[in-house]
Amino acid sequence: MEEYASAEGPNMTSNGSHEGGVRPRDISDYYMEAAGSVPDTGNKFHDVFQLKHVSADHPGANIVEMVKSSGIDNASTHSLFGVVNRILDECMDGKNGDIPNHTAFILRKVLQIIEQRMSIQVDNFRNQKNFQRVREEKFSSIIKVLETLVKGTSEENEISVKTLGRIKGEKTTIEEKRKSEELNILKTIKEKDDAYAEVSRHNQELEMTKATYEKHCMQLETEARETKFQLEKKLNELESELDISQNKVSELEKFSESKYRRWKKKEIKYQRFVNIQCGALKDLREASRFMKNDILETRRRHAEELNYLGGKLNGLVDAARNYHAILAENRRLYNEIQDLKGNIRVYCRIRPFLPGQSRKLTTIEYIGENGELVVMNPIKNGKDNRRLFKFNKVFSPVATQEEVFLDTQPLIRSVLDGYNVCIFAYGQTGSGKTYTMSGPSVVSQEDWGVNYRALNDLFQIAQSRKSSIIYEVAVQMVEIYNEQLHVFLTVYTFYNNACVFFDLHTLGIWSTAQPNGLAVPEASMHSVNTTADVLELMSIGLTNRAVGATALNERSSRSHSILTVHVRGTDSETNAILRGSLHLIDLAGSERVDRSEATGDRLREAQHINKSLSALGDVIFALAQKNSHVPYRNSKLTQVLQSSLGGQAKTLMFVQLNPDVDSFSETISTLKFAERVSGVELGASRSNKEGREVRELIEQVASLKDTIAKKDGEIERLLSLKHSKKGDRRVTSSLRYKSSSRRRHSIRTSPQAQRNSTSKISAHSDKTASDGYNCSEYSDRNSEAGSHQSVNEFRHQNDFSYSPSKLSSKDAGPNADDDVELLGLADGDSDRLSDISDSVLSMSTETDASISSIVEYTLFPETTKPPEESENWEKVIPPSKHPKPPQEKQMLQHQKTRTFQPTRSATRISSSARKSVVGSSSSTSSKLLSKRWM
Ligand SMILES: Nc1ncnc2c1ncn2[C@@H]1O[C@H](COP(=O)(O)OP(=O)(O)OP(=O)(O)O)[C@@H](O)[C@H]1O
Repeated sequence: MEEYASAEGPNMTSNGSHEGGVRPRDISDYYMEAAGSVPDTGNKFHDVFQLKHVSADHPGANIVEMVKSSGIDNASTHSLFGVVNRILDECMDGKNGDIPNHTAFILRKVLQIIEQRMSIQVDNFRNQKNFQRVREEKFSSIIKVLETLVKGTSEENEISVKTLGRIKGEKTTIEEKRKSEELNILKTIKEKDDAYAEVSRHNQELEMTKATYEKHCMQLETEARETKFQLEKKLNELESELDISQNKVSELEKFSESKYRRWKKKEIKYQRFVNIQCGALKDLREASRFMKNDILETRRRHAEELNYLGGKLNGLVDAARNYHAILAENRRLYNEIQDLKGNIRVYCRIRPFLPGQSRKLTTIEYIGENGELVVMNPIKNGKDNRRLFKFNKVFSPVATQEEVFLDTQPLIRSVLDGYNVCIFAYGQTGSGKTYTMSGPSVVSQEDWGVNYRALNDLFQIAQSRKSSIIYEVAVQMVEIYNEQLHVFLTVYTFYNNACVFFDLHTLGIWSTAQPNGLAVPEASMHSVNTTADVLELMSIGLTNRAVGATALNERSSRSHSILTVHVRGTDSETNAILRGSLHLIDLAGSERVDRSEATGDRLREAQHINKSLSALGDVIFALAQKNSHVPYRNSKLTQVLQSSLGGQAKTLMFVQLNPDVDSFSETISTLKFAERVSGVELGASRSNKEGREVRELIEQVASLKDTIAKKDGEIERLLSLKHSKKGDRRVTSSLRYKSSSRRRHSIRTSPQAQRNSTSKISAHSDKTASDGYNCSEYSDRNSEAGSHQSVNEFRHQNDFSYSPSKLSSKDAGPNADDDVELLGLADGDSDRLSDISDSVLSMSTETDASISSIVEYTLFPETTKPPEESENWEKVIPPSKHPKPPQEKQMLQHQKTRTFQPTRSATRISSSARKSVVGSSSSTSSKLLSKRWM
């Protein structure tokens, strides 16, 4: 408290009262009293700042007054700091942070006062220090006196010592005090320095704030000036706009006034007009009533007329409907006529250019909707440059597999109706034959060619008809490679997948005039029930097909592939049998060897291919010319196709064209060939339908065959027994000779026999006879004779060994006489048999069980009871040919021969013939199947 008082200045006493009396109480004193605290010197500077909230209530006006009245000089340091704080707070709270001039003045004043007081305080401290030093000196002199006194008396000494001790204690206390005062002084000095630093910082801030404030003031003044200027300008503008608007308002008022007047006039005018219109409307209403009546009258008349016309139109519609029916009937009749006429259908398909082909100059100029096709050579000029052809249908390069098949589909239906159908693809190499027949791949159904689609369709139709007809389907696949017939498949491939075995032995062609189109009975037959079965079989077959790369086609087919589908349907109501067959033939392509650059094997293949195709051309030419001789025998291909080209089949040929200009000459010759084919007339197609009676007859014949076979076996056994007993070498060797001779003829004709046959058959027999089989020889002879259809059918239904064609001395092959002799029949018997067979087949509807007995009696009159004479007897055997009672001699001869030779020979013939029919390497099931289909 003492120090605080001293810090207040020289005029302040130690208890805080003023030196000259009572210190006038300033406003800060009142605040301090209100706060109930007396500032301590130890933390006075800090506390001053703590008290700012007290000073904050000090009104600013009082401070100014205080400064003006020099009351500030008398204010305490504490309150001065409060003033400074408040001013600074105000400055900080101020919106722009500026310090007004008068505030700065006050601050400076306050700071000056604080500075003065600080210096006074420092002086005070110095004085106090001096005073302390004087005191110390005074005490030390006293101590000296006291020491002297101590030396005088001991009592006094004691007292003096005590006094001295006390004085020493006081001295120590005083020194300590002094030290603490010194420390305080140092502290105060430091605080003073801090205060100075604070003051100078405040001064700097003050200066900066002042400068900012002045700058801001100037800026504000400038802005105010500008704003004032703009406001004045705006005011002027608004005033001028106001003038203009007032003018406009007056103008508008004038205008609306005039308009109002005009509208008034118009209203009067319209009123007059409306009155006139109302009058006119009345007139119109009157007129419309009259017109309405007129219209109603007209409408009534129109309705009457319409009724009348409707009646007429109905008549016309009926007529049109009839017309369509007639048209459909016409179409049907046309087809029937076509069928009857037997023309081969020819569809032409043009292959698109292949992706890798660089030059795309086409020879196809025009494709008509009705089968017209114009081809031309774009790089040649001349009158032969352009040619028109007409076929049943022409498919453009963009035609899909499905579109192509759609036009083929009706033929597939015919197969199930019991017709024989043949579809084959012809064209130069690489023109798309395999693409059309098989398709590029079997994976996608879209790519399927005619083969797969046909079989698929076949199964679907068969399925849809299963309630009335039960169908069985079987397939054969063969190829003609280098003029040799190979089988693609054996039963092993189909029934036992693990044992894949391709029977590629060469085959013989049987009669080409079989009712079921069975041209190659040796080829194994495979029963199929679903399209999947067919796909499996055909993929095996196709992998085995001879294919090679040529300059014209990377995968050129080097063989003619023949897929035959046999269909056998049994009518569940009548038990009638339908037999249809479908030949699907992908011919090898004709090629100019100079273009295909074929050498070695390829060249040989090409030569064979071209030769067989030219043989096909010859056959077509002969058929087109209606020649009596048709050279079917010139190639295996024509032999196989014989029943399709010259028989009663429905035939469709796909002519494949390569549009490339380089193939122009091949295209023209292909088209010429196709044109000739389309002109060929086949015999009327005929359904292979067997009535119940015919089938019964066949069954009886079959049972007869079995009986004969049994007898053969028995005779064979007896003969061997006899030979072993008698050792008759002569008879045996003779028999052996006959047997081997027969075998040679039935299996493979010896060159000598061929020569014989050639000379015997006819002058027009083929010079290029192949390695021929007896059976094909016979078939050719039959076909060329052109009149032995029924005989062949009989032979087909009977055992091969008893074929009447062989027994006929006139038409039989080179060993027919042998056969007759071996059978032990008289010359006349063979004629009779031939006649019987003709008659039997000519009365298919009227035959009955007696036919078999007639046949049996004719063959074995001694062992068989003569048939009862009946109506059928007359039908079967014309009166002129009734079996005459055998003469005694003849009878004896018959008996003799029948006992030994005929049966022996029959055995030989039968076994050899059977060998030629079934083939040695075919499996038993395939044999049975083939028999069933025959
Ligand atoms: N209509 C078509 N659309 C697309 N490509 C086709 C068409 N016809 C044929 N091709 C393609 O042309 C090429 C030859 O076709 P393909 O092998 O069927 O001819 P080819 O007449 O059978 O020949 P070759 O007689 O030499 O066997 C094949 O690559 C085939 O994919």
